[in-house]
Amino acid sequence: MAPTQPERLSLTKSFGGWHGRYRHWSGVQNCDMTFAVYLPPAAEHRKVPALWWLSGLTCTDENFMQKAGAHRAAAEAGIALIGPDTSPRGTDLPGEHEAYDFGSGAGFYVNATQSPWSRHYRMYDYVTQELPALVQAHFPLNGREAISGHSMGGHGALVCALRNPARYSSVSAFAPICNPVQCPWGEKAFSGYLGDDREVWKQWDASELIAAHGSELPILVDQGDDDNFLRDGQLRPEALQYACSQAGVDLNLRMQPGYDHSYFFISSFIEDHIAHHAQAL
Ligand SMILES: N[C@@H](CCC(=O)N[C@@H](CSC=O)C(=O)NCC(=O)O)C(=O)O
Repeated sequence: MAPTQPERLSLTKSFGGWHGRYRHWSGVQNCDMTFAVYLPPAAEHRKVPALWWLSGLTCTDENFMQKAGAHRAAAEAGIALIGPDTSPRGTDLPGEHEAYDFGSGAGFYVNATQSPWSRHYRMYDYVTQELPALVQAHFPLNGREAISGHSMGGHGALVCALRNPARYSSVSAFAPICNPVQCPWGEKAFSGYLGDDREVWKQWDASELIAAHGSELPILVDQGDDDNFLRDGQLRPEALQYACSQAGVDLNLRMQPGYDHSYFFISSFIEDHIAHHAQAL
């Protein structure tokens, strides 16, 4: 079924622009979905480019918009920010709400192939096809897109950009899960959503995609060196660095001393990322 028109849930002025939250029926995910759009002041006079932000585990559309401090830089650069949710909502599959790293809040931006997840958990098609078409039809966007995200959403941003080489003008990530086929979060999510075939998993792994196909797009990654998930082996930036060095991909991996995994870290460097995207958009 086609998606319904977005129903506005709230509209809040911020740095001269407007932050709106919207709900619509998603035909891709078979449930209602909520998303956020920040429109800069320039959008009152002309169509503007968009930066997609994919959030991490446990997030909704709200974490980034409220905690990253991105509105000022987006307003100044004339860039819209689009924040999808991180999973289907309103569904009640067995075990869906029991863990923070699988099921609700943890869609991992893949298209699930395994029952019962495959009926709803199609976040990749949702963020690369259905939602882009919806926002393009209902907001003053000029069709140029960039993509970024955090942790699980950093993985999602890298994978969306790598699987769609001509689509995004730029890509960046904060503390991304760089090699999900080799970390506990990824192994749990991919075995649940995609089944046991690890060759299939590689199609959703940034380091594996770069090893197989390379990339023309430069990649900006910030990673705190006091990040507990880095210590736990969930993020593996060294795998991304190795894949990029072997494939000749331009990776700017910035290890940031003393920073952890939180939105304090993201808000400290978000202006650099918006500048990175602004020069490409
Ligand atoms: N055990 C924690 C883990 C959740 C967490 O840290 N989530 C991060 C993303 S981690 C990778 O995708 C996050 O962005 N949290 C939201 C926030 O506003 O900080 C827990 O259950 O909270």
